[in-house]
Amino acid sequence: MGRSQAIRAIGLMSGTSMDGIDVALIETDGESHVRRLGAAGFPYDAGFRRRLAEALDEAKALREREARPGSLAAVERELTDRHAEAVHRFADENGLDLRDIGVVGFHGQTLLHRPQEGLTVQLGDGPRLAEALGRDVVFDMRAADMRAGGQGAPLIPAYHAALAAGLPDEQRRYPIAFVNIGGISNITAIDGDTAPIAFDSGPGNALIDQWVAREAGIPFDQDGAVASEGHVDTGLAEAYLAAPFFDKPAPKSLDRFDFAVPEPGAGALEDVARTLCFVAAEAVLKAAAHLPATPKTWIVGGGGRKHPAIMADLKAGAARRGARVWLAEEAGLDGDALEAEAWAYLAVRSLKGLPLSWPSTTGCRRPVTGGVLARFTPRQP
Ligand SMILES: Nc1ncnc2c1ncn2[C@@H]1O[C@H](COP(=O)(O)OP(=O)(O)OP(=O)(O)O)[C@@H](O)[C@H]1O
Ligand SMILES: CC(=O)N[C@H]1[C@@H]2OC[C@@H](O2)[C@@H](O)[C@@H]1O[C@H](C)C(=O)O
Repeated sequence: MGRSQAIRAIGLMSGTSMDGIDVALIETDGESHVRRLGAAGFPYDAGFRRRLAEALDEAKALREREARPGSLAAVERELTDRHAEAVHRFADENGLDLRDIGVVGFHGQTLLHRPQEGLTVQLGDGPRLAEALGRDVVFDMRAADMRAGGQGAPLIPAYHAALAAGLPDEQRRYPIAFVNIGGISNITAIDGDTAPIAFDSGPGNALIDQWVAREAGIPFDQDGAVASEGHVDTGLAEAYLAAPFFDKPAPKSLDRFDFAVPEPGAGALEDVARTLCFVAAEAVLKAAAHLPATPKTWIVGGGGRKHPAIMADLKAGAARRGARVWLAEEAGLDGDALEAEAWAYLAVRSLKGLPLSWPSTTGCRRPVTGGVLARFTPRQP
């Protein structure tokens, strides 16, 4: 593939919230050219969410990234087939011919992430997806970074850097911080000049989701209905925010289980939910304080941007630091699709052998490319 040639790429993300598959279509050369062409979310049913949660539990004992003991092999097949189905539905709904797609970037589902042990495991069978879609698939994009001494995450900064250059004038005020509040949150700082600086900032929605699921039997705190009735418990918030993670210098990345959900009886349902929102916002603010230059513009994506309490705390904290917070949509982006778009973009970079990560984003020893290419080979008649 030539350096300036743009192709159409589909990206697929199943994030730490395990709520479903995000599909996005972009046209890109893997460098400065990015045209966003549509996206959709395909939620998992409760049964599959439960099987994924059980798989994450089973995976805690894994020592090798290729091993698929117990239910893991079957869950991986099902996950892969659900991704294929999501792409076919996306194509049907958008009148898209898959033969026009140059590559599919497939994140899969992170089962466990232990950078200190050099271990990151994503479920997702690239060759099986390539076969089901009749397209080339780039998958397993975190491993090469880890082999080069990196954290294996976050990888979205390469895409943030490409987006920053095309932001409307009102938001293109450097330094710019992109914040993703998903199950876990991460931050990317871009100064318009040097490689992005990035790291995971802390727990995002994962603790709130787990708390309301266990205490109220609901999958997440929709529109902040629970937290809006509560008050921040400063003792509980301080206990979370005293974790050594927050003072640790970058590079750093998190596993979904690095922060534990409060014990039953930690407080009233609403107060604990409200406190966990405060913790999610404060984690991002603390992260920004670690950056070499204070960002002027913050652009927020991920499901956490739909939680009014998280956003209120984040906006208040950023304003105290002279910064302005924008929803991704206010900057002309789709905050639900950023990660899936990033996986499409990274797949194209992988085809071109361009770096997916830098020492300043994951701590890798040198800029590294990554991903494994599963080629679709049509059967001979
Ligand atoms: N309307 C809403 N109100 C409140 N919270 C919401 C709303 N919609 C989504 N969320 C939160 O966002 C979460 C999903 O966010 P997202 O899809 O960005 O996470 P993810 O991509 O799975 O995580 P990660 O980025 O860590 O991989 C839900 O689990 C929920 O907590
Ligand atoms: C190991 C893993 O899957 N990490 C995810 C997770 O979800 C958010 C944060 O933790 C980030 O580090 C990463 O995802 C994003 C998309 C990334 O790699 O950039």
